[in-house]
Amino acid sequence: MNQSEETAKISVKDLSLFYGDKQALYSVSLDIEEKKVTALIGPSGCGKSTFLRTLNRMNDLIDGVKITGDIVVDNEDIYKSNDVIKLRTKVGMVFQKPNLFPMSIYDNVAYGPRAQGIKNKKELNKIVEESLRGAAIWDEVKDRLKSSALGLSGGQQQRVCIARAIAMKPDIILMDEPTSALDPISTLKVEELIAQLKKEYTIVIVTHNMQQAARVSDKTAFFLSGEIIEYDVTNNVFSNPKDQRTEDYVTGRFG
Ligand SMILES: Nc1ncnc2c1ncn2[C@@H]1O[C@H](COP(=O)(O)OP(=O)(O)OP(=O)(O)O)[C@@H](O)[C@H]1O
Repeated sequence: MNQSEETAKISVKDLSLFYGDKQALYSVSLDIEEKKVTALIGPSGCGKSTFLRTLNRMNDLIDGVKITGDIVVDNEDIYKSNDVIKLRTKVGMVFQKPNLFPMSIYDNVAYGPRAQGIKNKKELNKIVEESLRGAAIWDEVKDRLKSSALGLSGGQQQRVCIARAIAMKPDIILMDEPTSALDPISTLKVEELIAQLKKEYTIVIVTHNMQQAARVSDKTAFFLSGEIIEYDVTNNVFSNPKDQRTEDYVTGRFG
């Protein structure tokens, strides 16, 4: 057994996905390592988001989707188990645009734990504080927890979204272009946060920003037309790509 197999948190084998008749992923295989940041890059429409969504079965919500192949998370084939709620608790997700509910900051973060049946006020207070601290936003919001979350800046809202994901105590956090709607300073804050989060969580991030992939990720997968062209240590993908198509993309010659 080599090292990457030993530490694989998610193991994807021969995964294909069809939207009706249209194939979007072609026999994708890759191992995602635990407590590392894995970046998914590639031109628009190459299947990055589709792939990301297969990891917590979000594509199940779309009519006509057919998936073949295996995704094993912690030794369990997620498409053979029917416990999608448990899966989505374990594999949290942060979207491109902050999508907080129109309620207070506190209630947003407490929403998931409450839905899981946690009612005890002290326990909820603890989860909310720990999650907001974990998302590096506690100091900015601790005096206004009961104010509307929608009154925060976009960058603050995105960190509260991350806190909301953390509150569910996931192992894995999927991020779909989490900074594309943010200004440069908020982007930097979220990137710093990602560097902190990987001490505890396995992170998979879709990004269009090459510098961001190079800055935050340990490994990078380059997708093209629904296939993985290259998957390697990030530094190799950017400095010493093996495939000409990867080189063309990371040097900005196409896409
Ligand atoms: N719900 C859907 N129904 C049908 N086709 C879809 C659906 N979602 C995505 N697709 C198609 O699947 C392919 C992959 O799309 P996907 O959104 O995964 O790409 P992407 O690499 O994330 O693109 P972008 O960078 O623009 O977000 C595209 O051809 C897209 O049109």
